[in-house]
Amino acid sequence: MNPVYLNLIQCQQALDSIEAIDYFFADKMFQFYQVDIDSQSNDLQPRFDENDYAQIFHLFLALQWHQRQGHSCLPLKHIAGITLWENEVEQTVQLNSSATLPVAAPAANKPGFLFADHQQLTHLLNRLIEYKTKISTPVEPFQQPIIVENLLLKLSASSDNSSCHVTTSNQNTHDQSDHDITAPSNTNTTSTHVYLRRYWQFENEVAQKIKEKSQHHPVSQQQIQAVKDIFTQLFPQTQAHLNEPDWQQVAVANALGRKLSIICGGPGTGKTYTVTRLLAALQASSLADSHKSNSLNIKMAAPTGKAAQRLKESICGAKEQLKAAGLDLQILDAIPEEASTLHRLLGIKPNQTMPKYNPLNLLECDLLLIDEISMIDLAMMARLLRALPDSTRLILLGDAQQLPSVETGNILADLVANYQVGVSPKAAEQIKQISGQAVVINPAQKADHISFLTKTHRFGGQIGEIAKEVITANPVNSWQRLSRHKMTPNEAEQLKLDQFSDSPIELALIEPSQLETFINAACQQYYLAISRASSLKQAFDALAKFRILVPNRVGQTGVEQLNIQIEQALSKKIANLKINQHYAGRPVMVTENSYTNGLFNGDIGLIWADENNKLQAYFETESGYKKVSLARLPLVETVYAMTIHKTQGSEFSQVALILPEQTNPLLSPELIYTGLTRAKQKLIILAAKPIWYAALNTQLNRYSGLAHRLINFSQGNR
Ligand SMILES: Nc1ncnc2c1ncn2[C@@H]1O[C@H](COP(=O)(O)OP(=O)(O)OP(=O)(O)O)[C@@H](O)[C@H]1O
Repeated sequence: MNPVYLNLIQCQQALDSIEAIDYFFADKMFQFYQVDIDSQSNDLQPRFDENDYAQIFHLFLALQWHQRQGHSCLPLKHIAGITLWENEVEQTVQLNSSATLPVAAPAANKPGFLFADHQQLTHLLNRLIEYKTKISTPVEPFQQPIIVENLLLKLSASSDNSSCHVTTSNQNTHDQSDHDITAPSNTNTTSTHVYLRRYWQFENEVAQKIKEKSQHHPVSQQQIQAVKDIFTQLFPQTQAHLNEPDWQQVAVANALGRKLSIICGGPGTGKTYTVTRLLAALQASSLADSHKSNSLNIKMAAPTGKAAQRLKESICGAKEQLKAAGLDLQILDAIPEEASTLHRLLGIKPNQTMPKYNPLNLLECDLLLIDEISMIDLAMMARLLRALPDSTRLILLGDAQQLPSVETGNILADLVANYQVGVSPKAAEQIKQISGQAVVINPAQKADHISFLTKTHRFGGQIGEIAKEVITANPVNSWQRLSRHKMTPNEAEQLKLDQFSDSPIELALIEPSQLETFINAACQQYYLAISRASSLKQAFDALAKFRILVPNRVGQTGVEQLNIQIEQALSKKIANLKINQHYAGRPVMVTENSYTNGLFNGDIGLIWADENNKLQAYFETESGYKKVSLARLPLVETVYAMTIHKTQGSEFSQVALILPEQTNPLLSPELIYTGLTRAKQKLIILAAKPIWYAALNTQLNRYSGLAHRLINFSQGNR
């Protein structure tokens, strides 16, 4: 029997934003532990009281609720002493005939729940776990679904994250007494994290494997010489400026002898350019290895089909450049031109818990390159690392400043969180020897396997600059930059998008009040061209040219409403267009996985008439267009406008980013950064200043213990 609520509805009436999954999870967990609570014997004092029941139930609720937001754990400090899930409805009070002011309602609409303080919560959880291990139906510690872990953070005087050292206490610590929870000292603090066992295990596995792979192995002089011999072909020009080394060259020279390399950078900073050169360098070094002298078996993958396709295209483009530079064809031919999705790489099938490739059936490759790492969730990362032989090199590419994966975890940001400026003396020597680049030495550097690329090679300047201002949460400068490109009401009314498209200007700011006019102009300028294309290829090209991106699904500027508005505008020009129904030129996004059709949630296709004038759905694949009959098509929705979350791994020539009229919890610098960096050439923003400021002043946090574990491991490593 639930100790607090009669049922889900009653729970939702008291707590805001609770979903059925949260309630039923908490209920199940409570049942698991309640057996013992009910049968508490008198010698196990103090007994749990009503208030304890309520705290425990809401703790379970909070754990699942945070998990649903993508956190891999729940640090108690984020709920201790805080009322969660409260919703006060604003009431308006008539002051006089011309003014109204919002005031808080006297009684909260949803009161939420007030959690006890940190010490009480920790104590309660540890008692609960202890009861379960000791009385009536005891379970072994490893059978406990919940893990309570204390992370002892030793912060340096600067309290800088990058220089904090963390020790992890034993799992399931029952006795908190020797930990100072409140940590009065400014150099020590303990943080209690609550995990579901599954995610705790994933974090530990990932940290352990990353630690093993990040060791440096000696490189022979022969191998170094082989890379030196081709270095000027790999990098005909140096990008070094004054005191800045050429970080692309540094990344390649530094990666030799490492089982793990992580190359991070914003869009267009040359990650693929660099990694193709790295693959060439590694092939040259392998061919020169006196023990093997054969080429490496390389595999490439990305989290989505679109990202895999882009990786493949970029690698092929970069190989062409190297061919033109005269690089040995034996080396070039050993760099693959195929990339698959991670699901395909690991052989993940629906309704099968174990992927085809797993610890008992390891992947066969010497080197695995994965792009768009920020999109990978914790569970997938753990599965991937489990399936990799110890000897396989792993190269990870991504932009650590993008939104984390939709699922649990914050993989890339955690993997690079402990990076410090400079390289270890040993790495500096290798870099200098191969590339001639001099890099700042930092004897404390524990993450030599990480390289950051910062110079943008793609954007003319404005999109790259505003992206930097957004991700460093600088609303003032970014808004000033936008304001300099504001379309005057007159221009906005006429919305000379064609002139904007042809001009060298990259940015435009449009008043949100012009939304309807903008939609009509966008239909005229971009979307009509899809239906009017003379071939399927032309229609796909028109589709890739422009996309409207928004943070939300619902609301006036949510994708659902905008897509209806766009189809309404198009229906004036396209005969037989019915809203939300199929017509030639309708762009659609798959919203469920269909393994039989090889289509996955997020795949984008076009409805188009075949040679018999029959409407079919088409999807771009690595080997041409895949045709799917409408009868077999899984659930789809129209996709002229899409959420920013769904665009990760995709790019468009031109992007219009439309922000909502009200602030909402989704808005953050990371979300806006991800949205605007999808634009390759032009970026139009429809936003009001207060919303822009509010979004950039919001901090996006993903709770996780992975970065802490990695510090702990790397300390042990040295
Ligand atoms: N050092 C360089 N010299 C000349 N051109 C470069 C250099 N670095 C990158 N480029 C060019 O800049 C463009 C962007 O590079 P690349 O595609 O490698 O970036 P990226 O970081 O992988 O981008 P994305 O995040 O979009 O995948 C490419 O056309 C590439 O050829």
